[in-house]
Amino acid sequence: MQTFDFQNFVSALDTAQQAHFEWSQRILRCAVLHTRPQEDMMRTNAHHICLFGQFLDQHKIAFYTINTDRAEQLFLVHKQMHDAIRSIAIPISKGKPGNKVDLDEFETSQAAMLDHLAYFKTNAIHQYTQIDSLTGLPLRQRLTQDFEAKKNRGNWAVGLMFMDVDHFKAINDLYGHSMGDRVLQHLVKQTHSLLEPHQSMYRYGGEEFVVVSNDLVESYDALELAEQIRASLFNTPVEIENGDTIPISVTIGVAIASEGEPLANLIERADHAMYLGKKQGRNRVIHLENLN
Ligand SMILES: Nc1nc2c(ncn2[C@@H]2O[C@H](COP(=O)(O)OP(=O)(O)OP(=O)(O)O)[C@@H](O)[C@H]2O)c(=O)[nH]1
Repeated sequence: MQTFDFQNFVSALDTAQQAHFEWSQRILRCAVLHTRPQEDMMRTNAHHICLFGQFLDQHKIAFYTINTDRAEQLFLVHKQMHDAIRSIAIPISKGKPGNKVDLDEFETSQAAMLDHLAYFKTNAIHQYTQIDSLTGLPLRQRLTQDFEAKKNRGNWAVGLMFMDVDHFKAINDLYGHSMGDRVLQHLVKQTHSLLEPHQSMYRYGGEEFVVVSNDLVESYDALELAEQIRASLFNTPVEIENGDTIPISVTIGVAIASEGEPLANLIERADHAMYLGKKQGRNRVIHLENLN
């Protein structure tokens, strides 16, 4: 499950970027007013002690997760920018003009840094708009992207489970919407605990979820997993404050992709199987090919 908080990352990035501009303004003031740069600007580790550098250090993993090459370049150009500031500051501190090479270096590294930051920000925004804030699950668009990326790999056997909570409206009506939310969070946590790395879960719509099992050895494996999910949810009702429990049941339709089958078609088949499961009484797993 995606747990990294990209939304927080973007807001921290904005604050850090502002701090970076303030640092640049300090050197500009020194140059214009012929004042001595402060001690911190002259330190060789200025790129670690400035607020922006601290932000980079604290969010190293996030930067590397998004793009390793770009992360390395960002860290490098940030250091180069501070080195250039120091070189500019040395003659200024002696009452002499700075030199053009250092100024060019400062401008080039700053422009590269802003370019990298724009990339990271766009990417992080893109990530969090594809994540469901209630459950932390990727949303439907991500399912499409992941499916397309894997489809082109060839030799890919995939099973898709379309899961819908039974009588969820009644849970909301009986216990309130926020308890309904808790039920969904519980369902996701419980289901997720059963998944292996080659299996992913998505929030498809309100109380509809999709589980994709990649690299199936046999189609039976997808059915078995769906049955495990159903049983596990049925056996772990949500506990509420007064000691009562809210029972959860789900109906799951399973479809195994045929070679080159478009995602929309696969979903339609799994959804149809789920719909038949609802008609047959809910709390069950249906695989279309088993019906005839
Ligand atoms: N609490 C909560 N409710 C939601 C959320 N998303 C959708 N719902 C509710 O889920 C309910 C789905 O109801 P229905 O589509 O009628 O289905 P159902 O009651 O589960 O009945 P069956 O699917 O036929 O078993 C609606 O009342 C929605 O308001 C959510 O994020 N949180």
